[in-house]
Amino acid sequence: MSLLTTQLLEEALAHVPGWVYADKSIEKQFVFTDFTEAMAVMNKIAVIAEEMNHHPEWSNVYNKLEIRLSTHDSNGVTTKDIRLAHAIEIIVKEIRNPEPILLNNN
Ligand SMILES: C[C@H](O)[C@H](O)[C@H]1CNC2=NC(N)=NC(=O)C2=N1
Repeated sequence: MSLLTTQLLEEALAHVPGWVYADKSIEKQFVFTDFTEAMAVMNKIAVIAEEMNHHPEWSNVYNKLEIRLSTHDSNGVTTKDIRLAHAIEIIVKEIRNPEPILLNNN
């Protein structure tokens, strides 16, 4: 898998807010309301990462989660990392803003 050029990487990062390039990786820090919310996000990310066979390097302390993504074989950032970053954004939105439960009380 080929590395993204600087220009393509910048364009891709413009669509995943908060993700920055550092150390041949892309990274973002998340702050959740508490540990339970952080763990819920991590569990969902774990499932999608396993399906993609692309795994985050991450660190969690209480409600904080730092995530770093890179493609080891390519020694840098590829479209696989961008795709996982997008998936992570969707998961975080789902957990922070869950679908309302529709009550059948009419
Ligand atoms: C052997 C296995 O397929 C590789 O190690 C996979 C697993 N998960 C991975 N995860 C990430 N983030 N980058 C990789 O290059 C990678 N490679």
